[in-house]
Amino acid sequence: MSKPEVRARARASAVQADLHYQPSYPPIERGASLLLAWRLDGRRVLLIGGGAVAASRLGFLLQSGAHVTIVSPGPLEPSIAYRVATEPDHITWHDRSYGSSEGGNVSADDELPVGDYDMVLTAVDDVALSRAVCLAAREARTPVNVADVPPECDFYFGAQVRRGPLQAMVSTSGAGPKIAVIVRDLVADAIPDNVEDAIDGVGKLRTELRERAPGVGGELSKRRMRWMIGTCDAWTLGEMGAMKDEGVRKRLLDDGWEKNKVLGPEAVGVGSGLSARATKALHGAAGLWAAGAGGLVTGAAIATLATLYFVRR
Ligand SMILES: C[C@@]1(CC(=O)O)C2=NC(=C\c3[nH]c(c(CCC(=O)O)c3CC(=O)O)Cc3[nH]c(c(CC(=O)O)c3CCC(=O)O)/C=C3\N/C(=C\2)[C@@H](CCC(=O)O)[C@]3(C)CC(=O)O)/[C@H]1CCC(=O)O
Ligand SMILES: NC(=O)c1ccc[n+]([C@@H]2O[C@H](COP(=O)([O-])OP(=O)(O)OC[C@H]3O[C@@H](n4cnc5c(N)ncnc54)[C@H](O)[C@@H]3O)[C@@H](O)[C@H]2O)c1
Repeated sequence: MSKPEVRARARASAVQADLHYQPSYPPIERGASLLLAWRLDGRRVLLIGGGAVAASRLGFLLQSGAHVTIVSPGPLEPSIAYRVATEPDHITWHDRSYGSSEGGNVSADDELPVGDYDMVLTAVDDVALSRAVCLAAREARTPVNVADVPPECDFYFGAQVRRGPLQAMVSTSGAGPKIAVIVRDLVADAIPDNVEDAIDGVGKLRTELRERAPGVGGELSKRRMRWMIGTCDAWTLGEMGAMKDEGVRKRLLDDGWEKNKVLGPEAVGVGSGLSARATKALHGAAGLWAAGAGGLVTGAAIATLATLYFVRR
């Protein structure tokens, strides 16, 4: 055997050995969507339609800071008309139909081409127009959602809950939108009232920690993360609201961070005296919230996966 042949045989047997190795990783379940929090601040979105569904889309888009171009003949759904009047810097309304039609064929040819936008949404009761818009958007590689037509959606809207900066979305990967609504309501009920205070307090603590120990990456970043995780684990959500107090944060940073120690609430004069773990167990929803604000997103994802599992059975 020549040297290259020996090497090739050795490579092949190494690959074989790898294939026979069965690690205990969970199997991949296809059919899910990639859940993301899409940053649309200052981005351009084209919204075609001016009815109830467009109104719901518009509310979410404005919350995300997008600039929305609405194309729809009036009269608009009342809440859209109100936003058009009161949000002139964030909305441009074109009082007309979108697209053109020749010889009975609807086309997405328009003075406002879909490729000029970062996202395109249609919410119209016009199947041919929606399909034409979807094709044009895909040609231009602009993500598109056609309300209620899954094959023409690059992403779905889910059922959402918002509490200030906290956002959770439930999707059933298109299988049962009503179930998404039901699970969303369960998730909303499970979120403690004081979660906004906790996020506010922890957010301020993180900002001040970064001011004291600035920089990205490296050992410092790892140490900062370990300290934040340890601190959040040592406090209940209810107790974390006390971090809104500047004095509490200063004690945590001076006596904790600077001395390389994680301090519980009692150590800085806050709390019930119960250990964080015991209090969290009493609160019931411990697992979902244990990792603090960062874990909230994970919590939503867990809820979603649970939904997926439920729907598939
Ligand atoms: C969650 C929510 C978000 C939103 O739209 O903002 C949303 N649908 C909501 C409600 C809802 N929609 C429908 C019902 C009646 C019950 C029923 O039909 O089951 C209810 C229940 C109700 O109204 O309570 C009818 C419906 N919807 C779709 C089809 C077509 C099909 O499935 O083939 C049909 C049948 C039409 C027909 O029969 O003709 C398709 C989609 N609807 C989606 C999202 C996406 C998948 C979401 C996921 O991942 O699960 C997806 C794929 C595309 C999209 O539109 O993005 C919103 C809740 C808002 C809230 O309250 O927060
Ligand atoms: N995902 C959901 O939750 C959900 C719920 C209900 C309905 N839908 C679907 O969403 C679509 C819209 O529903 P709706 O209740 O808002 O309908 P709607 O009839 O209230 O509104 C349709 C809007 O589209 C406008 N329009 C029609 N043709 C147009 C064109 N060529 N260019 C621009 N605008 C045009 C109309 O002027 C109107 O403002 C429907 O197809 C419906 O099946 C989705």
